[in-house]
Amino acid sequence: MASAQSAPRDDKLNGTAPCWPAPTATGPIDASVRLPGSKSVTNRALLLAALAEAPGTVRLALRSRDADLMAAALRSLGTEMTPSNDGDAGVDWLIVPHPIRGGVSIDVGLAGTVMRFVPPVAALADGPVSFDGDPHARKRPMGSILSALRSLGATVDGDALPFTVRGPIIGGEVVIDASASSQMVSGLLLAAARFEKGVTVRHSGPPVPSMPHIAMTVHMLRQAGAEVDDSEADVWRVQPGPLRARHVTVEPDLSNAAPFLAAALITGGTVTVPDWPAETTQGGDRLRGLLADMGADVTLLPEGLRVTGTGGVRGIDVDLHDESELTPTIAALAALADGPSRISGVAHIRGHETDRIAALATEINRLGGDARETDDGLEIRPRPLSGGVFRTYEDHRMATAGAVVGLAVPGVEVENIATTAKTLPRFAQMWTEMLDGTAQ
Ligand SMILES: O=C(O)C1=C[C@@H](OP(=O)(O)O)[C@@H](O)[C@H](O)C1
Ligand SMILES: C=C(OP(=O)(O)O)C(=O)O
Repeated sequence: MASAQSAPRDDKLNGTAPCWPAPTATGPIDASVRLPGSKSVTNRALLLAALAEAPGTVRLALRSRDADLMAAALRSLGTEMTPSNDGDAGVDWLIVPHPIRGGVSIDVGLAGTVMRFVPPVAALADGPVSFDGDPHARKRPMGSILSALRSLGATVDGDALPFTVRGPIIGGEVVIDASASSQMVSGLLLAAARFEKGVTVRHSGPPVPSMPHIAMTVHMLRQAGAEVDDSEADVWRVQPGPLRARHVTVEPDLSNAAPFLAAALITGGTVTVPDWPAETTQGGDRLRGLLADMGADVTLLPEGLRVTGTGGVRGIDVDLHDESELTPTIAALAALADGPSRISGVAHIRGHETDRIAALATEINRLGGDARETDDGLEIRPRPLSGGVFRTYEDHRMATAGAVVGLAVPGVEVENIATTAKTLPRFAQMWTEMLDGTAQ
C-alpha cells in the first residue's frame, strides 16, 4: 500500500517516487484527447449492477485504481464480474449479481467512492465485512455515514477506517451532517432500495458540497428503476424495491478533461474532447463556463468539446462548492493568470485525497508563486514562477495540476506522477501524446 501524508509539511520528499519532468509547451497545442470513462459513473454503475435482480453490463467502464478497487470489493461480496474488451478506452463488464456475502475484508485504497458506497452494501451481507485502506484513507471523514448505518440497524465498530460492518440493515429515516462529503448521502441512497424499509436521508448542517454528484446518484437510481423522491431540499427518499438489470455505457470523465482543456488555454492552442455529453450530471461540465471566464473560446460541437486559448489566462473569482474536484486545475491556471483569483466554497476539500487547500498553496508558493489559504479556498495573485519539485501527496489531481503549471514553467518536476493511476493511469502518456512536437 502506498504511504500518504495527511498535510503538506516541509519534510523531505518521500524518496520512493521518482519525479516526472513536466513538459513545457513550445507552441500552441492542437490535439484531440479522448478521455476514459467517468470514475463516478463507473463506480455507481458497477455497484447498482451488483444489487440488481438479474445480470447486466457496464460498457466503457473506467479502468483505474479506484474503479479496480470497486470491482474487487463487489467481487469479494459475491458478485460475478467478467471483463471483456479490456483496453485503453476502458473495459466492458458483465455483472452477475448474487446474494451479498460476508466474512470478507475490503481494501478501499484512497477511494472516497469505495469507502462511502460499499459499507451500506456490506450491511446486506450474511456476515461481517471489514474495511481498511491507505494510511491517509484513515483520516478521511467517515463518521456521518457510519453512524447513519448504525441508526438504520447495522452494527459498525468505529467512526473511521478501519471498521467492520455487520448487518442486517433495516433502513428507515436518518438525519446526517453531509457537509464533509456528498458521498455520505450518495452511499446511503445507492444501496437503499435493497433495505427492508428503504431510506429517508435528511441533511442537517452546513451546505452539502458537490451536489451534482447527488443528482448523478438520483438519476442513475431512477434509471435502474428505483423510486426516488428528492423534491424537498436536503431530503432524499428511496423506496424499497428491486433494481433493474441494465446495459449502461459510461460517459467520458469530464473532471479528468480539466488539465487537457487547460492546456489549450495556456498554450493558445486547441484541444477537443470527443463524446462530450450534451446533457450530463457530471459536475465537470462546468469547465465550459469556467474556461470561458478564464479567457478561452469554448464550443460544444458534434465532434466534442473544443477549447481554444485566445492568448493569456484571466484570473477568476469563483465558488467551486459544487464542483470542488476542479479546484486543483483551476488553481494551477490561476497561478499562471495575468490577474488575481479567488476560489471559495471548498472548505471540505481539506478532507479529500490530501488537504488540497494547503497542498495547492504550498506547492504554488514553492515555485515562487503567491497563493494564500483561506478558510474555504485560496487567493492566488500573479507572480512569475520558476522550476522546482511539485509535490503531490498521493493525490492524482495534485499531479495533474503540477503538469498544468509545468506547461508554462520550465523545470517543474512532478513528484510521483504514477499517483494519477487513481483515476487516469495513462495520464503521463496521454499528456505527451497531446503535446506531440510542441513541448520540450
Ligand atoms: O460521488 C462521487 O463520485 C464524488 C463526489 C465528490 O465528493 P465530495 O462530495 O467529497 O467532494 C467528488 O469530489 C468526488 O471526486 C467524487
Ligand atoms: C475527491 C476525489 O476523489 P474521491 O472519490 O476519492 O473522494 C477526486 O477524485 O477529486
